Amino acid sequence: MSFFTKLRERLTRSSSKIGEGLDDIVGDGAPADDRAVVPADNKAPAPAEPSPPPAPDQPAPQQSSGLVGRLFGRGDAAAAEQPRRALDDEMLEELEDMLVQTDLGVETALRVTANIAEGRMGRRVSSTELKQLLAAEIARIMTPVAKPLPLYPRKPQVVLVVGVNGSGKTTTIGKLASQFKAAGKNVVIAAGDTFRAAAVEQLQVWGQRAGVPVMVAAQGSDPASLAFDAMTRAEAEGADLLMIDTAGRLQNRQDLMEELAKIVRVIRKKDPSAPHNTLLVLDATTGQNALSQVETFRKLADVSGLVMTKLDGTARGGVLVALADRFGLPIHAIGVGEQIDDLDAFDAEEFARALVGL
Ligand SMILES: Nc1nc2c(ncn2[C@@H]2O[C@H](COP(=O)(O)OP(=O)(O)OP(=O)(O)O)[C@@H](O)[C@H]2O)c(=O)[nH]1
Repeated sequence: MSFFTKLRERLTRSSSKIGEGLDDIVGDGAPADDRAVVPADNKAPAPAEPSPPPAPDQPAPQQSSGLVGRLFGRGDAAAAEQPRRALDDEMLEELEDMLVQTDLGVETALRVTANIAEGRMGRRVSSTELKQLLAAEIARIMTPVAKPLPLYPRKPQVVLVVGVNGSGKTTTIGKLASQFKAAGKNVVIAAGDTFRAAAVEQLQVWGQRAGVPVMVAAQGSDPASLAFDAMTRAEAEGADLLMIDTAGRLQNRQDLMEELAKIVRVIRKKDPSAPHNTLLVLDATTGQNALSQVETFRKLADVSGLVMTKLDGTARGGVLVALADRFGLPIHAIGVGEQIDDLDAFDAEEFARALVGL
């Protein structure tokens, strides 16, 4: 299954909220004669005139469904039959509200709505057209930030992974390590959240799955010292990548900041240009809270890119658009499940189409 197919299937909580929201906006405001009306007695309306039987050399109407139908314009015919509503201030306000409710955030919702309105006021649009316009706006915002994790010739390339506990750091490291390994890269993982035995065990399980060594230290020992040892080993083995997991205790920000700063100081003794990437892992289910997590972690560490996980389990996937619009940080990958291949590079157009339910 392609990642796009998976994304479309698993993003349904978000996409149905947005897609149905758009259907409602257009349907509710469309003039009555634009809607498919079912009479009060709940019987389907009788056709005004009986349809003529198809001519012998003409395909029967039902044969135009499916692929052939789509290829020969049934989609256009179906779109033409959809209710339409004229774009006016009231409709734009409804659109804006719906986008705010689907976690795009007020600023982004305003901007997106204004761009959709520009040059189109008074135009009668169908819900499919509105979805296409919205998808295009979302793709426009997100295309500049859709950047796979950059790979450098530097060995080892050090990737520091930060984020609150439970955001999906361990899983993301496991998935990335496994994918890099499959691509022929030599990877080492360091289990830097030394205080949480469960986190270390999880990482070891992922390491085994991926066939990648995981360096661990005694519980409660200094993560910076583990990072230094991991750096030494990665250099000695000529590893391409060293991925360092870190703690995510935001309860004591000062401690966490010092811990992260110390890890960075120590690995820079070995390579002044390290870490080459600092990935912030965000959980989509936290919705708007992801925005404040970016703000917080940018103060704690030099965040160079984002990974968003759990887009499969939430109707709040729109927050990724708000993140792209607000911070402009590269989005390297998105996660849509718990399996190794449920993480892939972020593609703006695919995401935009999946998010609006196209
Ligand atoms: N549905 C779904 N679950 C995910 C995804 N990514 C991670 N998870 C799950 O989220 C939970 C937390 O993920 P972890 O990778 O352990 O998160 P962490 O940030 O390392 O958290 P700690 O180990 O508590 O520090 C686990 O049960 C994962 O299986 C995803 O994309 N989709």
